[in-house]
Amino acid sequence: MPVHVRSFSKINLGLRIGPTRPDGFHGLCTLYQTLALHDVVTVSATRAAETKISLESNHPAVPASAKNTAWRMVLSALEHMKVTAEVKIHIQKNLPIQGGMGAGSANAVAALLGLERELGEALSGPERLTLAGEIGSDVPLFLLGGTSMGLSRGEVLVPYPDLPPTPCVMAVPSVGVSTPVAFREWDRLHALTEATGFDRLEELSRVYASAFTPAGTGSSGASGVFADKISEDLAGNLLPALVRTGIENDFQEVVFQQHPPLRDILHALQGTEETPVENRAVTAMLSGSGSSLFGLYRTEADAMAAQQRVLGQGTRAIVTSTLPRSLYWGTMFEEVEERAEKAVRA
Ligand SMILES: C[C@](O)(CO)[C@H](O)COP(=O)(O)OP(=O)(O)OC[C@H]1O[C@@H](n2ccc(N)nc2=O)[C@H](O)[C@@H]1O
Ligand SMILES: Nc1ncnc2c1ncn2[C@@H]1O[C@H](COP(=O)(O)OP(=O)(O)OP(=O)(O)O)[C@@H](O)[C@H]1O
Repeated sequence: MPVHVRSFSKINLGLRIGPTRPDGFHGLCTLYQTLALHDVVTVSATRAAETKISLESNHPAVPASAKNTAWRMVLSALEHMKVTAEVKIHIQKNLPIQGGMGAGSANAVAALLGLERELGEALSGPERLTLAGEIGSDVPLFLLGGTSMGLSRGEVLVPYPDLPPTPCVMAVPSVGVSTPVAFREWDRLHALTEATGFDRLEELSRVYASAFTPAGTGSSGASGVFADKISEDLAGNLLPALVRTGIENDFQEVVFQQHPPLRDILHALQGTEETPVENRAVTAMLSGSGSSLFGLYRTEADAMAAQQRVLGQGTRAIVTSTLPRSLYWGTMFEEVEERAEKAVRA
């Protein structure tokens, strides 16, 4: 029976790029946040004398070959499980390609989890994370979900307390941005100007950590009630606390230079002069290396108003929500009954 897996997306609540490492990757520090917006990856697998993988998608730009992240992940997982199987993967692509939402990376994790369910075999947690990091720097975050800090080249993760589900608008411009090209452009701009050292990354990691520390708790209480109160207060105040830290995405500098209209989209997400201050975005910025941009809002009504502003500029805009870790795992598998219900309704 094929397994249907929701392949969620991510945004970056800030990102700093560090120096190029000997392996050619850049050190970075970022805060990943998963979103409810998703592709659907369907996997069917049966044990066979030799491994045979096939892949289809509704989107012509999704590679139907061993170049696909989902294909690569399945092949690598089978080798580690020491299992040979015939595997069919279908990717229903709803998310943008080269959008900076980690869509291809998430497809790899969804395919792995679907494969494990189909075969009744599971890799260990650390094994999964190792394989994921080999597929791409953004892949491991989808084995955690929720809010997590990414270090090293993005694949080393520190899970963070969750933000409450927050209304989000994704603006999806028609241009795509190639991640390696954006990194190269960053290098070109900064080679002759300032030293982009590892200390900038360490500084940001401290800033992130401090946003998760409740203010005014000099005298710590050992009681559980006190701890619960702190986590409640934190959950409500986390996003404003993060925003107060002045988080930014380094990629904006290079990507806005290459694609100036993205600046106007950012302004539409933030809110214009006519937008009352309390209805403007809590924060808005480019996600990853773009080209998608996001805005986070206090209410769904504010998000819908922002969607209209972006649509008014002729850019695709989708209202969604941030997805805490519990919901990420709780809603990942689209159960068979749910699909049957949908089919009856259709
Ligand atoms: C920009 C982000 O989306 C932020 O979340 C990620 O850093 C990109 O992650 P990703 O798409 O999984 O990237 P990978 O597939 O690992 O790398 C693609 C290419 O981007 C460049 N790259 C990527 C990550 C990194 N920390 N430094 C880099 O220089 C390298 O040229 C690499 O060959
Ligand atoms: N499963 C996949 N879905 C979409 N593109 C894929 C997939 N596997 C490989 N690719 C290739 O990877 C490239 C970038 O894919 P993707 O859509 O994940 O970019 P992205 O959203 O910018 O990712 P990231 O946020 O990780 O930088 C595409 O140009 C495509 O050729």
